[in-house]
Amino acid sequence: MSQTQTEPEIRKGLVGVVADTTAISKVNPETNSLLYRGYPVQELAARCTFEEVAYLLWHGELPTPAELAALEDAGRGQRALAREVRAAVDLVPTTAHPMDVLRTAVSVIGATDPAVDDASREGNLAKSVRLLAQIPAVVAYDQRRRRGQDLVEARPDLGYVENFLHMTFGEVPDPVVVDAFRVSLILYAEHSFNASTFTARVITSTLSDLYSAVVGAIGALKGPLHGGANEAVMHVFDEIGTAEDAEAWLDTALAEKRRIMGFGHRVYKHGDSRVPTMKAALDTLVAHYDRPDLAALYDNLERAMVARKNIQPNLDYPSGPAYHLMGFDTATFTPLFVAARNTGWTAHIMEQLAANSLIRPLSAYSGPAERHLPQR
Ligand SMILES: CC(=O)SCCNC(=O)CCNC(=O)[C@H](O)C(C)(C)COP(=O)(O)OP(=O)(O)OC[C@H]1O[C@@H](n2cnc3c(N)ncnc32)[C@H](O)[C@@H]1OP(=O)(O)O
Ligand SMILES: O=C([O-])CC(=O)C(=O)O
Repeated sequence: MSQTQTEPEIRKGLVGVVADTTAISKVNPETNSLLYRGYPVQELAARCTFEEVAYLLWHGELPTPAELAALEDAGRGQRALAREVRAAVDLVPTTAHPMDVLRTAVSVIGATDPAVDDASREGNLAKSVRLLAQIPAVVAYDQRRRRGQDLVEARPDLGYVENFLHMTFGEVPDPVVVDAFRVSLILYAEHSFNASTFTARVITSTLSDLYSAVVGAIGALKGPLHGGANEAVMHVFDEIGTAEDAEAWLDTALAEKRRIMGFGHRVYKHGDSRVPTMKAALDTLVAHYDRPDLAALYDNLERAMVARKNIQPNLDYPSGPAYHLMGFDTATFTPLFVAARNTGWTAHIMEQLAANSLIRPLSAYSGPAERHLPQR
């Protein structure tokens, strides 16, 4: 670069870059708060069903009783695993990660939708409801087949959360468990321009279809720096063993320059707004399953991490052990995140389309100066 040219400012990882506006959620690190369409997520988690929150994210307002009933009815009719989707899941070996299975299944759900290219708002709302209803069937069936268990048919008489758990475990668990699961889905539903949502928006900005954007978002969420961390937290707990070993384990891990999964956040630097609500849900599960040992390990690792690095836990830290106590396999945790975040992704896909501009940043070239092939 010549002396007269100014260096372009590069924000690696797009740190601090405001890429667009969104009316869907507001993450405020100063006040550790998170609003969905203006409502504090804690209030939604305390008082709403997951479907009400999905409706809020998609439409901007909470549903009237009639609107909610219409959404519930539309979803109930699509809860069974479609034949082609089941066949696609069965083709993927159980050695594959469940996120790879889910990514494949969503791709087939899209490929078998005759209206795949209907990008109208109504068309995309219908696809969003379809995914809302179908993803639990995929996640539940995949966990069951890995355990050598048969598929459990959907029950249209159950609520969304109860049916999800019924299809996974063959029964509806205690209301304490159902409620903790509902809370986790609401907390995971939406979080502005996180990496997977931004991926969905980039794909949408090319005028590709909604399913393609969700497939890409699943790929982004799989990584351990993003959604894959809830699963990684459980591996850390397994590696540590007991609460008494947490501090020594952490010192070794930090000395080895390891990233401690479930801690830290790109936006929140003083704690994640969702953690207290999810920790309260975890506490109810710890009491229900009588697992003070798990709570002690959780507390000791958090205390040591804050003391050593002053880095706070993120939502994946309480969610991992909560899903473990509910009985999910560790590899199923990130697909559960997908089931929730699908609502936020699809809301962003519709928002992006409503005021689209192709997302295409610039790069500063750092390769060799112009050169030419030798004469032959
Ligand atoms: C739902 C979600 O997706 S929430 C995120 C889930 N991801 C995780 O839990 C994975 C673990 N956490 C991390 O890797 C990071 O905190 C991230 C990727 C989430 C955010 O990272 P960034 O904002 O990019 O922070 P950055 O990577 O610049 O880290 C700043 C400093 O804190 C350290 N740090 C941040 N998080 C951690 C962590 N979990 N363990 C150890 N050190 C950490 C970094 O090593 C770095 O230290 P340095 O300045 O000495 O090099
Ligand atoms: O916002 C982020 O970068 C990651 C996160 O917490 C989320 O997606 O829920």
